[in-house]
Amino acid sequence: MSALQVQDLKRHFGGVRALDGVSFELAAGECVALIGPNGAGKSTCFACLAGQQQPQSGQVTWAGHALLDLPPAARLQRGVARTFQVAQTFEALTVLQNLQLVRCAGQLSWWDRLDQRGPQAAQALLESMDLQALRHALVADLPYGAKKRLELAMALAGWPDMQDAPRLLLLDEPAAGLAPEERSVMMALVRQVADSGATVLYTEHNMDAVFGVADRVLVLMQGRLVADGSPEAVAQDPQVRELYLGREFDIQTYKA
Ligand SMILES: Nc1ncnc2c1ncn2[C@@H]1O[C@H](COP(=O)(O)OP(=O)(O)OP(=O)(O)O)[C@@H](O)[C@H]1O
Repeated sequence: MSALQVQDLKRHFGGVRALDGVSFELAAGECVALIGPNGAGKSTCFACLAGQQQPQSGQVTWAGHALLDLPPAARLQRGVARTFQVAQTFEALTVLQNLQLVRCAGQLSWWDRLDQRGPQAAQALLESMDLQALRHALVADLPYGAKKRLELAMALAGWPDMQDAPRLLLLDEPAAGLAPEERSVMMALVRQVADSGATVLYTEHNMDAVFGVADRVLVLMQGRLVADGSPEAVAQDPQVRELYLGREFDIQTYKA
């Protein structure tokens, strides 16, 4: 059975149909890219899955549980974590403090000292995201690539500790604003998260971050899913080539 089931999701803003009956499924451990032109509905879809927005209708089931009635924090407890198009971090805190804050969200009282909370778990994440050397740097001073890696680490830090808990990671343009070299570092980290057993859904406009990384590609246009298949099949899809990728698109350019 699929880990994530999205059925007939509809989200309208007045006359704008941001999501116009979107349905798809993800298997556990799959790494899937959701692509499409600006305004296609990708961010709206992520917001409906993670709980920042409520669709007008439809159903979302994750690991056997209906998600749509749960607030974002409860979805996170069920293993649904997300990042945003523009990295959402606490600029006035250090890298380590940002991670500690996520680790103990909802458990801090005013007399607690952040520096004494959850340093071991934060440490492991710092190492896996290559942020160890920057752990005491203020986030405001970080280069953007490090900030994006920190945001990814913060999403992972929010997952429940229970071993074998189902984990869904929603990444809204994880490589946006990064130079090609930083982009491939970031996408290798994303791939690593999926290879460790988490289910990953991400959106991207950089085609190297899509066709060289994803197991499967979903294409959204004007709020409707118009293609769902392997990167090779989607790259050959006449409608997707005509309306988004371009007739000259060659998947070989983007394969590692
Ligand atoms: N809060 C809002 N109020 C009104 N319209 C909105 C709102 N949020 C999104 N929209 C509209 O819904 C449609 C889908 O927007 P969305 O941001 O989901 O697209 P997207 O595929 O993520 O685009 P991009 O690739 O540019 O981030 C667009 O027409 C957008 O203008």
